[in-house]
Amino acid sequence: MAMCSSFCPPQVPNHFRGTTPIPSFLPKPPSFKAFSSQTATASTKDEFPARVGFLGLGIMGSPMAQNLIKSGCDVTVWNRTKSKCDPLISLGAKYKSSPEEVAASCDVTFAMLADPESAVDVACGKHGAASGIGPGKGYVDVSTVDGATSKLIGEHIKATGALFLEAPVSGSKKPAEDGQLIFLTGGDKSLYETVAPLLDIMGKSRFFLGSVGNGAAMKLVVNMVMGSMMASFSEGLLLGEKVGLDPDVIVEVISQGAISAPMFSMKGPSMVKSVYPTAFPLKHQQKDLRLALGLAESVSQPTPIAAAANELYKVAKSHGLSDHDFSAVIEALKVKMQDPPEY
Ligand SMILES: NC(=O)C1=CN([C@@H]2O[C@H](COP(=O)(O)OP(=O)(O)OC[C@H]3O[C@@H](n4cnc5c(N)ncnc54)[C@H](OP(=O)(O)O)[C@@H]3O)[C@@H](O)[C@H]2O)C=CC1
Ligand SMILES: O=CCCC(=O)O
Repeated sequence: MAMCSSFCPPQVPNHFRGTTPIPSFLPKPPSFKAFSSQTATASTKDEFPARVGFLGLGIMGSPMAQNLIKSGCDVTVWNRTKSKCDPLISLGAKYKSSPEEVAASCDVTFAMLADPESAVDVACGKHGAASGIGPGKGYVDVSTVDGATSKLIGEHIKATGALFLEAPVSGSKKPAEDGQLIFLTGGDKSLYETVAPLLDIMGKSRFFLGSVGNGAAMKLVVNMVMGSMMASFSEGLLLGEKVGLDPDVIVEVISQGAISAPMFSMKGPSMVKSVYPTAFPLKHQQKDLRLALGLAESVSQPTPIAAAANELYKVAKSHGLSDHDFSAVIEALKVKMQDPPEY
């Protein structure tokens, strides 16, 4: 893989968390090396891939690619809707008209797509990345997908002789803008090491979790908890309001106690105003709950709370809230029955 000898980012934080114990609820295949005590080594300018591709410039992909460009990387972009490439081209990015061409012209290609279907299509479909990639190159899928999808993409990429890493992220629009994402990776360790300096531009920490599928599983566990938390928070706000409590005070009380979470403090005040500026689209949260429930099903793990939360997000989607922030799930609890059935 070609490396750039003329590029060095202003700061390369090193936040690899190496000491956390392996969660007992995750399966541990033989190659599983989650949270190994190995600490990522500081990056040097000689370690940077020379040409970086970025496929998928939505809420997350755009700021991630932007941070790479602003750090001096030679970035080539592609997006299904071409107009979303324009701001990045203005910042200095190159443009190619297909994932195939991006992968063919870059050393490492990142992909940040909506869901399993689009991730597979962009990687393995006609003029997909797998058609242009090959030995000496790498493909890093940072989309949130299930393990089976990740493995399928990985197989297609590796069949060409290229390396594959899944690297879904924790953190939303603002952390993406601020380069504060958390990467949850699995796959080729050598590719992980090669792209570590790039992950450090876009994120504040990174975990190498072993084989492909473990990164996806970690991401789905985290987002399953998040979706349930938001649904429960919504119920609490509405219950409190209905019995006469000031919802702003509820948010404040929660933010000071044991169940405080940045998510409640950040989203609570706008939820009280019934405003849902989109950072994490509700349709993606429901997708993640659906995928997490599939994961749970595959190992016969009961997840009744997540299953109930998933139903609430489905109701919210049916009310046209798919593209609102996932905090709009509270609206699903406000819906009044027009004509209650008579029993
Ligand atoms: N937003 C967030 O807070 C976070 C999101 N994620 C995950 O990251 C991924 C992207 O999320 P986000 O950026 O918010 O989503 P967006 O909906 O903003 O962007 C989705 C991207 O996927 C592309 N896309 C969708 N369908 C297709 C298709 N069939 N073929 C090609 N491209 C397609 C879109 O292209 P186009 O512009 O043409 O529509 C766009 O580039 C998702 O998997 C999400 O779950 C992870 C962490 C946080
Ligand atoms: O997948 C979305 C995650 C959003 C977040 O971590 O805040």
